[in-house]
Amino acid sequence: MPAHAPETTHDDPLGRERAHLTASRSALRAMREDVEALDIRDVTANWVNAIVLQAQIDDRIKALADLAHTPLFFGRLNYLHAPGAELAEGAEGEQFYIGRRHVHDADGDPMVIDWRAPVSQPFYRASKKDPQDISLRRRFGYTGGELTAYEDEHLSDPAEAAAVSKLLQQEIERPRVGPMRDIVATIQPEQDEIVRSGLSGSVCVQGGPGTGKTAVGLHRVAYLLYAHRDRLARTGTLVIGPNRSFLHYIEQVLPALGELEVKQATVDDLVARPGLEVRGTDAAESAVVKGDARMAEVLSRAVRSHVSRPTEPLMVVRGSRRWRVPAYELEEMVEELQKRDIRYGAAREALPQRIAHAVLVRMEQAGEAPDDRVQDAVARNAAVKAAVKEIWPPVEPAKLVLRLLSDPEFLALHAADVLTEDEQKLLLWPKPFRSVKSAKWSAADLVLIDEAADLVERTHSLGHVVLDEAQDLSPMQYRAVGRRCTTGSATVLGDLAQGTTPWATRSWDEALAHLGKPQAVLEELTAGFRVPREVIAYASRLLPSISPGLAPVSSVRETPGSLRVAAVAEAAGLDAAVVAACRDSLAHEGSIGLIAADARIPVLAEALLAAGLPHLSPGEETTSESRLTLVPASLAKGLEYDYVVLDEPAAIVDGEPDERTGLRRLYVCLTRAVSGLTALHSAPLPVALA
Ligand SMILES: Nc1ncnc2c1ncn2[C@@H]1O[C@H](COP(=O)(O)OP(=O)(O)OP(=O)(O)O)[C@@H](O)[C@H]1O
Repeated sequence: MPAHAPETTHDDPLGRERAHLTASRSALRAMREDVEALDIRDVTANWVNAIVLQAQIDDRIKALADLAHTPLFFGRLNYLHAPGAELAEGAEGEQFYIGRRHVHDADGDPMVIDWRAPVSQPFYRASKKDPQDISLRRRFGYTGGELTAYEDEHLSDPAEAAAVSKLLQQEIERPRVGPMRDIVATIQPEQDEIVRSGLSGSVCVQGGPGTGKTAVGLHRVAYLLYAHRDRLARTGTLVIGPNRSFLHYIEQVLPALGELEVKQATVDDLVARPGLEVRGTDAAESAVVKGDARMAEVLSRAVRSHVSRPTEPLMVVRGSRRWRVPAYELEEMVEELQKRDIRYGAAREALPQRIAHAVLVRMEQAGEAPDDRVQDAVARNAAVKAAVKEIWPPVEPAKLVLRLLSDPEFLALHAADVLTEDEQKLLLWPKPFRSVKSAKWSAADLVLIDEAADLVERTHSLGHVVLDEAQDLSPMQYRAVGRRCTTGSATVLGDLAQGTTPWATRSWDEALAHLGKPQAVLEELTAGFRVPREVIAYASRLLPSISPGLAPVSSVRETPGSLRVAAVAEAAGLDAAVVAACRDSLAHEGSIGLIAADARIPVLAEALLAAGLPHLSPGEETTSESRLTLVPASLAKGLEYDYVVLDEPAAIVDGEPDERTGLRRLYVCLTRAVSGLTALHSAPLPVALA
């Protein structure tokens, strides 16, 4: 694949491509000016409409912005025939520029095609083996917004050998500062299959560190929004990530792809309830029981237990007449409602109407002619209300969970053959709290409350949910996410080897069952983009003990000298050695992450300060002036840095409750570097790494 250097004459290919870039930019400017010139005074009769319309116009203007450092197009396809006209006689080949958004000229002819359009697909999928009617695929290289190079593949020319793209390698190694970037220009075929898979099906992606799971999930949202804009605008999309700093890191990717409406949240955000703060923590064993799927059964039984069997007849007085509904008839209504697959709250709302209907039947039998208004009035009658409150009382989800966690008898009643006695003990608070307000709720408790709330009232479901770093969710958390996409689909992304919670996912089949998407297609990504070969090979030595059976990632990049593991003779010298390694790394361009056991963070922060090296925390944006982030091991997941300095691996392992979790945490930390990893230790390394 020949890479072409810039040339100066105007009629050379690069010159022509630059001319097309200039023309496309002016076309984009014209499109923006057209929108800016829209006068909505005549079309909006009222001010509410005017505000809505103006907001839409402002969004459109924003979406049409020409960002100086984001190339307007990054590829070109030459079709052998006009797309769709392969069989038409005399059909001529056509040429398309592929970019982040659609740009057309004054006549409406396309100058740049959106990467998500069907015509663009061969840019990502075509190969020598399957050229997909493409004669030429051209990739463009940019330097600081300038088109400076291109790379050609003649896919239909059997003489030309297939090769790995240099531009892809350069793109990955381009120094990082600021938030995560998009990968539209270089999405790989196996990634594209996931990005473009249909909206109706759910997908689960297992992939080792740096295989592009997060990138693929985000691009999939952008693709789905393009392909199903109207439907998803109505139903909504959501990206779920492990914590705030991670969400902050990825938050610019979708806006850069022109998608401004996608919401982001952590699982804790999803189950948050107004007035209930998380102020408590659980011991690991308790959290495991609280996160166990069997809790759903306990909660369901506890909610249903509120319904009581009617034993008294009901007397409704209207005017001078009294109407009697016998107990057995009330009982039949209750039984019928219990059999139906509706929420506790919906059944509770239906009961007064059933009772009123029974009264109406009696009125008719007595020769009256009551209408619907009479039925409504009877349903609201005080005696009916009182009976319903008795038979089918309202259930307040937080109060119910409060009672389960405080009252051993109430818990035993509903958990008897579901949880063991020991498990029940683990659930109970050592000292019960008096009220919902004073209780020290833990994150796992709020998930239980969320489950109870869904038993009472159906949770609103979205059109599509992307769940990243899924391997750390408990079964009850999967259920909480699943509730939010019952009528939509999900993209589940994760790596079993990176699970660091006590309830970490053991198998994707199990997880998908909890999510309520057992039919999801399981895909695997094995090509690694982030971590250089030498570094991933070193980290993969941990795989047999942390996730036997998982294949190591095969890195697409060979970067000689990217790994340095060094022992520091004296423990007292470790901090100084780490600071020196940070200073060395800062000599390179790009971002630096110093990753250390959480307990080591205060000491290292001080050492950096004393050495005059200012640093950021995860979640704070790196800039070209401040490029060093001090990262506690517990927050490293999902993040990446051009250069990583790893402090005392043994301390990272020891920071976790058991060895396997410790080694998994270390595996995460060892796989954050794009260009170089320096690991420094004074304590012995874990056996597999020694
Ligand atoms: N096709 C690609 N072209 C260019 N860069 C890519 C491509 N795929 C992935 N990358 C880059 O590789 C890095 C890792 O990607 P990403 O964070 O999505 O991986 P991940 O599988 O989610 O990793 P982890 O398991 O560590 O969270 C990112 O910098 C991403 O931009």
